[in-house]
Parts: sequence; C-alpha cells; structure tokens
Amino acid sequence: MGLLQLVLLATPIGIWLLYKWLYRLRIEQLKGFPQPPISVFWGHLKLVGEYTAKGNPNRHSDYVFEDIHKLAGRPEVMALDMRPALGYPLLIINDHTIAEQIVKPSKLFKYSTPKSATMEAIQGLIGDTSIISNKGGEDWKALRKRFNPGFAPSHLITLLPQILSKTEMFTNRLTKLAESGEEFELEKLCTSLTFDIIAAVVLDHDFKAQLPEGQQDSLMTDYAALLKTYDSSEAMPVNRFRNRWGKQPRLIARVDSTLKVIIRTKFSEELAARAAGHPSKGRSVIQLSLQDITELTPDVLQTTADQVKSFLFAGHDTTSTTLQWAIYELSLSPRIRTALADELDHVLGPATDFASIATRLLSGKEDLLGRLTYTSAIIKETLRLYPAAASARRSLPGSGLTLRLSDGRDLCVDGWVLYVNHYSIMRDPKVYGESADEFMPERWLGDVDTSMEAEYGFEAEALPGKGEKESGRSVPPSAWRPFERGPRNCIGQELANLEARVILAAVARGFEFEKVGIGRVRCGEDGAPVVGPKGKYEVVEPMFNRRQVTSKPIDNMVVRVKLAKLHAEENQIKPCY
Ligand code: HEM
Repeated sequence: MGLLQLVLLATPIGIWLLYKWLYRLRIEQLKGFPQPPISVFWGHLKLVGEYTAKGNPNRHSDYVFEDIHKLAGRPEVMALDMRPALGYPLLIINDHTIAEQIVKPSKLFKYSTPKSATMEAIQGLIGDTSIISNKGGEDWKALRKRFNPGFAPSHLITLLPQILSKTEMFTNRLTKLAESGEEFELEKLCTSLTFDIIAAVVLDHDFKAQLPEGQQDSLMTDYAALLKTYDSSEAMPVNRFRNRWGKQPRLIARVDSTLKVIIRTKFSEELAARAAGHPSKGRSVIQLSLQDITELTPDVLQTTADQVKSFLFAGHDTTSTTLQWAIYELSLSPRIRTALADELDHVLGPATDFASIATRLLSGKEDLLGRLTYTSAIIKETLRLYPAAASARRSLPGSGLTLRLSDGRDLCVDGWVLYVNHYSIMRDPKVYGESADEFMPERWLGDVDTSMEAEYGFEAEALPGKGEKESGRSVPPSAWRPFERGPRNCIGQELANLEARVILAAVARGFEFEKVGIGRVRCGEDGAPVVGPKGKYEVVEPMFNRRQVTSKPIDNMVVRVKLAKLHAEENQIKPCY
C-alpha cells in the first residue's frame, strides 16, 4: 500500500476517532445538563462567539451568558463547554436556590464549596495568602476571625469622620467641575474617593488619591500602577510578557515593602500600648487585627500585607461602580430624585451644603443613616441590577459534589467551575416579576428585609411610588446576593453600604448629573427628554458594563454635572441641549 493510500485510509479513521473522543467528552459528559444547542466539534465555543459578536465586543460576559440563557429557555443552571479555550466545563448558576447549595456550609465543605482558581490570575495584586482566593480551609477561617472586627458596623460607624472628610473633597471636586461645565469620567472621581476611604479605614493612611497626580501618596501610585498591569488593555502578549517579568514583580516588591513598614509601625504602637496597659489608640482594620499577635514573624508580616492588598483591591472599584450606577439611574429619573431629596430633607434637614449635612450626621444624637430607608433602597436596587462582582467555585474531581435541581434530579458537578451569576439571578423574572429589568427602589419598601440595614418604617408609607410595589410580592433573601452569601460573603459589605449612603446623602441634592455619549437621554423634537411610561427618561442606547477584573461602566461613566442650588429654571440641567 502506497503512502497516499495510507493517508487516505488513515484520515477518515483519525476523524472518526476524534469525533468519538469529542462525543464522549462533550455529549456524554454533559448529558442531563440543561444547555443551549451544542456542537460535537466546537462544544459551545462557536455559539458563545456568535453571541459575543452580536453586541459590543467589550461588554461583560454576563450579558452574553444572559442572552444564551434566554435562548436555552432560562434553565436554572446552564452548562457551557468551551474546552479547549477554557480548561474545564462551566456551569452557570441562574437560580438563587441552587446558588445557596453551593455557597452554604455542607457536609462536604465546612466553609462552602471552595473558590475556583480564577482569582489566581490576579494573585500578584492580592498576595499569595489572600483571603479572597483562599480555597476555604481552617487557615481562611483564622484570617476571617482576625479581620472581621475591623469591618463590624459598630466599629465602622466610629470612622464616619474620616469617610466624611474624604467625601467633602469629592463634593469640592464636583463643584469645580460644575463650574467649568466640562465632561469628565465619573469613574475617576468615584474611584479616587473610594481608594481614599479604603486606605483610611484599613490602614489609617492618607492615599491623597483625590489630589492631582504628583501630589498623591507613593503607596497609592505604586498600587495603582500595579493594578494597571492587570488592565485588559495590557493583555496583548507583548505587554503581558513585559508586565509579568518586568513591571509586576518590581511593583509588588515596592508595595509590599511600603506596607511592611506601615505594619511594623502599627505593631510597635500596639506593643507600646500593651506595655502601658491600655488599648492602642489606632482604629484601623490593620491595627485591630494586630491585637492578638504576639510576634510579627515574617509569615505574619507577609500575610498581613497580603490582606491589606486584598482589601485595597476588593474595596475600591466595587463601591465606585455601585456609586456610578446609582448616580446614573438618578439622572434618568426625576421621580426617584425627588423622592430621595424628600427623604434627605426629612431626615437630615433642608440645608444641602456639605458642612450642614456632615454636622447633622456627626451629631450622633440618633441613627440618622439608619433612617435613610429610601436611600438604602436605591443602593440595594443598584446592587441588584448592576452587581460589581460574582462568585466562581470548584470542587475537585472525586469530591462527590452534587446539585439538586427543582425537578428532583441530582447533577454531579465535580471538576466543573460553578459560576454564580449574580447578574441573571438578580434579574430573574420568576422572583422579580415583569419589572425585573426596571430600576425600582420601591420594590424594597415595606414587606421585604433582605439587607442588614433595611428597616422600612414610617417613611415607606409616605414615599412616592409606594403604590407601584408589586402587590404581595416578597423577595426571598437569597435572591438578592450582590455581596454573596454564606461564610465567604463579602467582609466589606457594611463598609460599602455605609460609604454609599454617606456619599449619596452628600451629593443627591447638591448636584445634578447628565450622561454624555453611551447611555445619554433621548431628546424629542421639541428638545425635551423623551419620558417613558414610568416617568423615566428614555436613552438613545443602553449603558452597560465591561469586564475589567470586576464589572465596570463601559466608558468610565462620562458625565457633566451642574450645581442643583443654581436652580433657576434656566439653569436646570437639561439632558437635551
Ligand atoms: C459594592 C461593593 C462591593 C461588592 C458588590 C462586593 C462583592 C463581593 C462579592 C460578590 C464577594 C464574594 C466573591 C467570591 O465569592 O469570589 C466579595 C468578597 C469579598 N469582599 Fe467584597 N464587595 C464590595 C465591597 C467590598 C469592600 C468595601 C471590601 C473591603 C475590604 C470588600 C472586601 C471583600 C473581601 C476581603 C472578600 C473575600 C471574603 C472572604 O472570602 O472571606 N468588598 N465581595
């Protein structure tokens, strides 16, 4: 037999063997799993590619998953096989009851299903011993115990003066931008504010992130430079190579070295306080975490520095993104803005200048922030529609992890990456009804208590929109999970809620924002904004998030701002120029 005949015979056999292998890998392994149409050769790769190409290529993958989820008939879980592009089969969790099975402690996993390795991509940024990527054993429990006290609500409220002083800088910057009338990226302002706050709360350190470049703290600039090396625009192979082997190790060493100096100083203060027989004066998260430490060994020092990096990472852009979306939604709805202003007038008094608001909040006579129920409802609704993060878990092959579907079937998901898709879970029409995609803070008033501070009282009755709440519908607590639930829930959620309430209270009445570019208001022929059926301005094209380690507004939220106090009719912000 000649070579040509051999090749001609071998080729179909090779193709047949490949087909058989792929068939076993894809069709048989995924049998019984709800999924969109699959191809033996491509798995779901081609489908995901096609759906990605249907929208902006930079949009967050959650939007693509949601479109495919609808195509597949909205199953509670959905298998996606993107091998070999992803090294494992992916199970997207779209239902809150199934998500609970993964994130709650179980017989198999005492502290819930371990985190997947996805966070390893940013290990340099958060440190090798980071609480965020820790798989979830006793070492994680010990870390959580050590750092929990610094994030307790009763402790955080003592840091209100620091949060307010950083917020004042933010309002000053907004005032200047309102005077100049220029367009700007709200993301930059919000992120430098949340950076300042997280550094103050965690380290009692002034990042000066809101000052012009050149006047910022060197730890801040080093950390921001390190962060930038994880930017997806740096993902070109040549940049990746340069970052991985050049910039990143250098920046990590610099950040670690500065942090270690700060931590050593804090530990010395702690020892001095102990020797003097009184508690240390320092109130930062780090200071509190050193209270039970007897010796600052190299291990303890590195672990502490890693957690600071983790808190800086997890605590800046998540809160910033939430603020940006809340401000954007307010700019589209005069009705919600008025309701918010009414509540702020009622609880904080009619003066809208920063000094009056701060004095009132710091008066300490009553829990004023706790009374800002409509403000909290706005934050809660923002977190529902625009969750900044999600959770990915994985149990190793052979662990025996099964998920029970609503029809009673059990699926073995060992080796799968389980992606708890906050975006689709919190827009589930089975839970949120026909208004699932609408921004409707009122849904949280009255009969639902799914967050730590929701305690809707007398204001709920008086608030506009109360009648629009879907009658009798109550949202199960697990259907609202932007901070995830179970033992691995967000350690910083109370801080995020506190920051968001303070910042919204400080800006909501003093400033009015107008989106520019993507997501801008649609103007009618008469030059006025086109108002939709529920009093919300219509937009030319929807605003959306991109993935940049976490979810972030696609254009960094380009806006213009005006001072609301200038509100003579002719000065009012008019979305349609
Ligand atoms: C709106 C703001 C925030 C959102 C939406 C958010 C969301 C989340 C989510 C979904 C998780 C679970 C991640 C996973 O399972 O992989 C998480 C964990 C975490 N978050 Fe947040 N977060 C926010 C603010 C903060 C802040 C201000 C901090 C401050 C330190 C923080 C620190 C952490 C940490 C350390 C973890 C890991 C906890 C553990 O595994 O024990 N987050 N966050």
